[in-house]
Amino acid sequence: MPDLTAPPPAPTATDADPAWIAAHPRIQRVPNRELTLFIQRHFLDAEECAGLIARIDAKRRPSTIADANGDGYFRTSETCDLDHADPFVAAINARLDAFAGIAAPYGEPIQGQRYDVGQEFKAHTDYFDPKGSDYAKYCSVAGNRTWTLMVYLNEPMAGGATRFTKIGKTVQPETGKLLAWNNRNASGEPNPASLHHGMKVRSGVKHVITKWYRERPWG
Ligand SMILES: O=C(O)CCC(=O)C(=O)O
Ligand SMILES: [Fe+2]
Repeated sequence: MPDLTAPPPAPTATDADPAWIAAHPRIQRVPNRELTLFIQRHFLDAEECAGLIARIDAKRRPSTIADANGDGYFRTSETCDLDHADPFVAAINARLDAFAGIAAPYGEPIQGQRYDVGQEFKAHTDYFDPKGSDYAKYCSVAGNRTWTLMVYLNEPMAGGATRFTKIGKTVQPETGKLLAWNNRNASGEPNPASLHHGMKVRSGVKHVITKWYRERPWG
């Protein structure tokens, strides 16, 4: 008899297969030729989201960006590096890896992001600009970012949507909703159509987790 309670085997692939993700139960694929973007509602339950929010609020620091562009208001949120020695965080990390189908060493540690009223992350890409001055600093070991997984942990009363500006798609925060997109195009180059804006929270507070995968092992 197979042990139906055993966790699924950890993935071993180095990259995600969109066709395989598209076959996940309850998955939605945003129809667009420029960007591979998936949405899965209720990826995390309310209790899991609350556990992550408490950890983010306990350890937050001002968010940073690569390739400083002179705009001191480009990313005004706060960030938390979640502690993967915490079994609760490790279990959620394993679920993200299982969703993506990517082996754990290719993933950066999960970050939390917190946006208060008026805070945002202006339109940006998650990949690092290969021509940017910070490229070697962030990418010489693990290479560039490949996939982004992001989960909304709550719903601000107003604002805080994620707008994919090039493809004209806006996603509303919803507790437990996961977004997953490929930051590269079909030929494996950085994809400018992945440009997205974490829009200003107008009322309430917004928390998300972000999980980025790399071309080569992170650690
Ligand atoms: O908060 C959002 O909606 C987007 C967050 C984001 O794009 C990021 O952290 O890279
Ligand atoms: Fe982003």
